[in-house]
Order: sequence, then C-alpha cells, then structure tokens
Amino acid sequence: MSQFSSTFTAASSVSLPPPSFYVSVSKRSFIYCCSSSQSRTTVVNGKFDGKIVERDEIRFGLPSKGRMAGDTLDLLKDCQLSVKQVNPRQYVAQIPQLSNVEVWFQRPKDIVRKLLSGDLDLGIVGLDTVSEYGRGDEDLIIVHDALKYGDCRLSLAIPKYGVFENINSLKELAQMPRWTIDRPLRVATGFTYLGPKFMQENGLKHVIFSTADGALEAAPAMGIADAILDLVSSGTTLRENNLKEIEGGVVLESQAVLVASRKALIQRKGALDTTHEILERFEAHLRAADQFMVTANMRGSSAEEIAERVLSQPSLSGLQGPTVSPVLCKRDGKVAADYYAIVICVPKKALYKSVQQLRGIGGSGVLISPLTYIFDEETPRWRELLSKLGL
Ligand SMILES: Nc1ncnc2c1ncn2[C@@H]1O[C@H](COP(=O)(O)OP(=O)(O)OP(=O)(O)O)[C@@H](O)[C@H]1O
Ligand SMILES: O=P(O)(O)OC[C@H]1O[C@H](OP(=O)(O)OP(=O)(O)O)[C@H](O)[C@@H]1O
Ligand SMILES: [Mg+2]
Repeated sequence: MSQFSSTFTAASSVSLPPPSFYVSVSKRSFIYCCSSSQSRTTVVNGKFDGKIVERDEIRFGLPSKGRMAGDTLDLLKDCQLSVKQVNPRQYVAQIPQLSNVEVWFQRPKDIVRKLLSGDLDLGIVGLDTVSEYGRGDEDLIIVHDALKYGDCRLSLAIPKYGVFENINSLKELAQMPRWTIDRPLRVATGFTYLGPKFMQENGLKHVIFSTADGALEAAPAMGIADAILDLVSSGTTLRENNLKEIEGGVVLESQAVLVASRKALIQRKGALDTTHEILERFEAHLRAADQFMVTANMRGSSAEEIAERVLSQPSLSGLQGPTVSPVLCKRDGKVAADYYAIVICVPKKALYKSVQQLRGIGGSGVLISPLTYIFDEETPRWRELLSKLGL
C-alpha cells in the first residue's frame, strides 16, 4: 500500500492519481501520451485536444472482466444486441445488428480514459468509475444513468471497535480531537480523486490518503489506516472485517451507466444515430422488465363503463390507460358484446394487488404474461441527451 501524503491530503489544492501514470507532472497540469491503432493523440489534463481522429466505425467499450462484464453482455443480449466474440481473449468483437459498431473489451477505468482520449466513443461502466476517472470532464455524457445492475455505493467505513466504538456519523468522526496536522485521519481508498474531494467538501481538514488495488477492508486491522473508502453492496465484506458505515459517509450511489464522448456524438458520422438506437433498445427492455401484461374479461354495457370501473382502481391505470375491446358473440342471430376484454400493464411489484382489484370490479379469466419491450413514442433520456448536446 503506497501513501501519497503530499498529493492526496484533502487540504491540498490538487489530488492526482499515482505518478506512474504521467510522463510529466507539475502542480496544476499533467501530460501523458496515449496511443491507439490508428492514432497517437496528445492528452493534456486527461483530455485530447482538437478534432476527433477520423475513422468509419463507432467504438463501443465494454468491461473485459470483473463483475460488470457478464451482466453487460446479458443486458445487450436481452436487447437483441448479441456481441460476437470469437474467444474470451480476443478484445475486439462485433454486434451484427449494429453494423457500424466495433466493440472493444477493456478494463472499466480504461474505458473512461479512452473515452476522454478519443479512442472510444461509447462505453458501459459503473457510475463510480465514470466519476473517479472522468473527474467531471464535460466531454463525458451519461446517456443512460440506470442500467439496473452493478448497484453499489462508495462509502466511508470505520472500525466498530476501539476509539470508533461510539462514532456513528461523519460529523462525529470529523469532530474527534485526535486528528491533527501531525496525526491526520488515515483513509485507504482506490478512489484517489473522489476521496479527497468528498473530505474537502465535508470540511474534514486533517486527512491523509493511501491507496491499494484491493482488499482495502484489511487496512484498519493491519494498522495501515483508520478508515476506508470503498464500494459496498451487500455489506458482507465490511461486516466480516469488523467495519461499519457511518451516517453521511456515502460519497456516491452507483450502478451501470451508458456513457459517451460528447465530441464523438457531435462530430463522428453515425455516432448519434447509433446511440439513439442503443438507448431506445435499453429503455424499451428496462421499462418492460418490471411490468407484466394483464388481460381479463369483464361483463358490462359499454367500453366506457368498463374503463370507468378499471380507472377507479389505483393499481389498474396501465401505462396510458386500459385498452378495452368488445368480446363479440352471436346471440339470437345478432352479434352483441356482453363481455369486454381489457389489457393493461402493471408493475411486477403490484401484481397481486392488481389481480385482487380486477376481481373486485368483476374481472374474470385473468391472464398474466411477461413483457419483452415497451417502446414509447420518444424517450425522455433522448430529449435530455439532445439538450445536453445543445441540439
Ligand atoms: N460489491 C459490488 N457489488 C456490486 N457492484 C460492484 C461491487 N464492487 C464493484 N462493483 C461495480 O463493478 C465495477 C467493477 O468492479 P470490479 O470489482 O469488477 O473491478 P475493479 O475491482 O474495480 O477493477 P480492477 O479489478 O480492474 O481493479 C465497479 O466499478 C462498480 O461499479
Ligand atoms: O458489500 P459487499 O457485497 O461485500 O462488496 C464489497 C466488496 O466488493 C468489492 O470488492 P471485490 O469483490 O471487487 O474485490 P477487489 O477488492 O479485488 O476489487 C469492493 O471493493 C468491496 O471489497
Ligand atoms: Mg473489485
């Protein structure tokens, strides 16, 4: 575990990632070089300057390994975008349904770095990774902020024992008189940008950060740190290492997001159309994933009367209201409608309540089917994206 006392103290004006990262470092700026198969781009302060490098394909970065990799491929598959990878060690792949897209498998942090350097155009990573490695860069645009997997939070944790036994909030931690300039609070984290920023924003003055690549939860018991700032999801790792989260200590709630380079969306031919298609597919699938389609028959005198009854029930309003259609049969030689069929979408979590309400207003023969996609006229996220791009 290495310490970066000079660059990572919360009180200092700059906080930079490990120096090995740079070709040259000065207090306020850094330059490093980043190569790609088709270009060599000079990157200043994490950004590439000027126009994008010409190429025909849209490059889409997906996590090459780790917990995001499998779920990302599953999401794409559920959206009928199957990624054709010849073998798991090959880092380039195709999506047959998107002929102008080239998939590149990369580590999540490298996806963000390569979006900034112009070597990727689109990517899927956790919001934590975008926030840490993107550092608020305006070129990064979150196109979809809730892909519904990779849920976790970046949270500060301290030991349950010893001097921390009665400390349960960030405020109490900050007010402990033991933290001084000579003996600051020692925090172990992989989040060397967000960590100092959070401490500074919360007025913790005497803090020093150290970093390591994993198993940070061991640091307090090893005597290396007083606290850790790391991702938490089930809380098991914290619990097993005798650590606890504290009130006010959550830096960020994270899940998988679709992120794009603003420059690519504006300048690269086809990038915006492709992003629109991917966004629509994601939205349609994710909207459908938490809904069921419910059909039922109901006796009544007219479609309007049936609709009145259905709409009087809070769980039965559907997406835009119920579809009501007559069930026509022949009676005394004439075609008549004694029954009406209704079709509505209901949230999965309200399923049983909806069935009870349907029965309560005379519904019978209730059928429930899963939904695959719900395509709306236009998704709000698409309108938001256009407005972020000034289009
Ligand atoms: N415990 C967790 N539960 C749910 N999601 C998590 C959890 N830990 C991490 N994630 C999400 O998955 C992403 C990738 O985490 P993963 O553990 O696969 O890689 P990593 O440890 O960050 O990367 P590397 O192995 O390259 O250092 C994280 O950025 C975060 O968004
Ligand atoms: O709250 P929990 O469900 O216990 O998950 C939290 C743990 O998951 C992540 O580690 P990971 O398993 O990715 O190992 P790593 O330290 O090698 O990254 C994170 O860094 C925590 O250690
Ligand atoms: Mg991990």
